[in-house]
Amino acid sequence: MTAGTAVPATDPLTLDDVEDRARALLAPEVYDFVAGGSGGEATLRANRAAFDRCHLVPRVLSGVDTADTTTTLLGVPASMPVAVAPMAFHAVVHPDGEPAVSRAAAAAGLPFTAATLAGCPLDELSVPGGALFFQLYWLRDRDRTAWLIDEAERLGARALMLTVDVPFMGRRLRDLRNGFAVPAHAAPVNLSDTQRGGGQSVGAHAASVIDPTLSWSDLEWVRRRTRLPLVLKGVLDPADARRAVDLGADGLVVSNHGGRQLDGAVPSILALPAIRDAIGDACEILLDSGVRSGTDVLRALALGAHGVLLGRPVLWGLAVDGETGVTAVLDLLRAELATSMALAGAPHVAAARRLGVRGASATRVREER
Ligand SMILES: Cc1cc2nc3c(=O)[nH]c(=O)nc-3n(C[C@H](O)[C@H](O)[C@H](O)COP(=O)(O)O)c2cc1C
Ligand SMILES: CC(C)CC(=O)C(=O)O
Repeated sequence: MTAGTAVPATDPLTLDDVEDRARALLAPEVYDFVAGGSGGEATLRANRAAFDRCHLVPRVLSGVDTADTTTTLLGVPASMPVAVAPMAFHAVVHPDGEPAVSRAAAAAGLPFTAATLAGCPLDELSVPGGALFFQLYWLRDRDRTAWLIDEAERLGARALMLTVDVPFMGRRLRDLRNGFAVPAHAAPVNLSDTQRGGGQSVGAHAASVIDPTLSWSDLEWVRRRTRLPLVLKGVLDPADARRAVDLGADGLVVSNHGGRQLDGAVPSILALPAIRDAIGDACEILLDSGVRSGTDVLRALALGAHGVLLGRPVLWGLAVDGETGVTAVLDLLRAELATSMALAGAPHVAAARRLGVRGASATRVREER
């Protein structure tokens, strides 16, 4: 569907249906900012194609009528192995912004990851009964970086997720062509007053606030600075994964940032098996970039992930109907996952993580139950 076409009359049956609805509602440059990738968008497309090349091998006669999707993520109980990915500037798609998403996630029993570049104060995102993860960008303003870590701890965040794949922003051609700038109502209010970037392009703003020199020694500093579980987001190489574990990381997000950073980067789902082989169960492995169905979640589990982060579909739900729209997306994904698990003969998440997968480049031989 292209911008401006009619909204379909039936309830959305897939997360892609929700995207179609959002596209019909949003200004084209806002849709492009969220949907787009970097460069020629090869990685953006490859993320989706790679999931479709991972073929699950179902078990039969396992007597499963309903599957139990519950699990824990970084020690936090979750109604399914999914957390909301950190995303900057929610209010570009809907005025209710991050608070609506954090409420929907809490009601769905899922962790919400607040972004450094969130458009509302962090304390509005700590919802009773909800679990908050906090995503950290390594800022040029080191005092602000330290303040953000302290603030996350004060608010009871359950994990600190340091993004390591954005020394600066990938070249997003759609944004450049559209002249996209973050509107004032979505500005990143948790940065210091002078850093909020009114009227700048997103790339120029990111370059002015994010410190591109982030290195392993800084990771040691972060590790010493906080007792929160520390998660590195944006790891694709097994050697980096091992080094992160050696430096005390509690979790990794295997991610190419939804195809928004290095165009040509390997699809996360294809990078996952080697990382799993390299670190085993030494720390928790999450995955994002292109998860669009319960079957995709199951593929990630079967290839060794403990769970996934869900990115754009959450913003499509928010765009369509605020908090209710996000709830609909999360409920749909959970129902799809339960169906896929039951059809695969996996009664629970541990069994799902032992399923076999066959595919062009992502092969994991099924282990015995
Ligand atoms: C609009 C938008 C903003 C994002 N902002 C951030 C951010 O501030 N920090 C971050 O670590 N990742 C950010 N991401 C990347 C997501 O956390 C996640 O890695 C990616 O969206 C996953 O891919 P998916 O959208 O295909 O599910 C952003 C993604 C989008 C679409
Ligand atoms: C300012 C950007 C770097 C935020 C982001 O991570 C994204 O848009 O993918």
